[in-house]
Amino acid sequence: MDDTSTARPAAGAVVVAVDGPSGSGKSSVCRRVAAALGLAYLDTGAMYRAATWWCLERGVDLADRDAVTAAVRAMPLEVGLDPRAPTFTVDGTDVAAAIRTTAISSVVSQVATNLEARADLGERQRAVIAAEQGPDGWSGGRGVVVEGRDITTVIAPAADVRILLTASEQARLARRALEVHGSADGASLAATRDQVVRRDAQDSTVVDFLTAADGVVTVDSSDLDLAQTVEAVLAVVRDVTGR
Ligand SMILES: Nc1ncnc2c1ncn2[C@@H]1O[C@H](COP(=O)(O)OP(=O)(O)O)[C@@H](O)[C@H]1O
Ligand SMILES: Nc1ccn([C@H]2C[C@H](O)[C@@H](COP(=O)(O)OP(=O)(O)O)O2)c(=O)n1
Repeated sequence: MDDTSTARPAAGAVVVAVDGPSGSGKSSVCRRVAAALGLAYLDTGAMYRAATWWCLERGVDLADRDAVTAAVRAMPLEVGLDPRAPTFTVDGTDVAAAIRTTAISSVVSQVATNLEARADLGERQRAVIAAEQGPDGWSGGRGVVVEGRDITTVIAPAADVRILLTASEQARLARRALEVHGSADGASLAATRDQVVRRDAQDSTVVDFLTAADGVVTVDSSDLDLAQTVEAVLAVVRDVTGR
């Protein structure tokens, strides 16, 4: 028995799907939830970011939808699923830092609104989930927490746990401003608005991550700190799975 076994689900491989808008806390909360439960962790937004990085690296015009589709299909992406140290490598290059830059954030929606690119990345996401879940009735799978915009609705609608993580626009802007600019003063909030509000509006044209679909539990983190939000999500997992 290894030292994390007591934190793992008793049997079976749980799939936890989490969607929500930018700055609602998906990445920071899901990493902690996955680590607490001994599950793998997949940040699908990082896959869209990596695809965007790859297109730019290859000199692809993001407005050329066919060229973007072809580049995304050919992208040699490797994803590491350890929630304590997730990794994203494209063609041998560690892109973890490069995909978080404002240069990527400001154009990633052009890839995320390309339906063929979505289909390709969606297949890769389903393959990761299937591998982490294991076959029906098999209890050896590790299980996985997957977060993004369409996980509860399109990618894993049959997930054991489906959560919409929300927060008020004001809270999300303040969090992102603090993260990117180190302060939530007026200028920082204004500079962050494009990253959060405009991008969510653009992304919402292809997927709905602002309202909870049937069977999806909403967790509103507006008035919760990070630790409280992690606890609220763990409570939903416990309620739904008994784990
Ligand atoms: N409940 C919370 N309370 C306060 N800050 C939070 C909370 N959840 C996340 N944050 C912070 O807000 C920022 C954005 O969170 P992040 O996890 O990147 O959101 P998302 O993945 O939904 O875009 C991070 O700096 C994170 O530490
Ligand atoms: N399943 C997903 C995940 C992300 N996206 C899009 C939406 C965002 O503009 C980009 C990047 O997502 P990411 O979760 O990293 O964005 P934030 O950092 O939370 O603002 O990808 C998507 O369309 N579908």
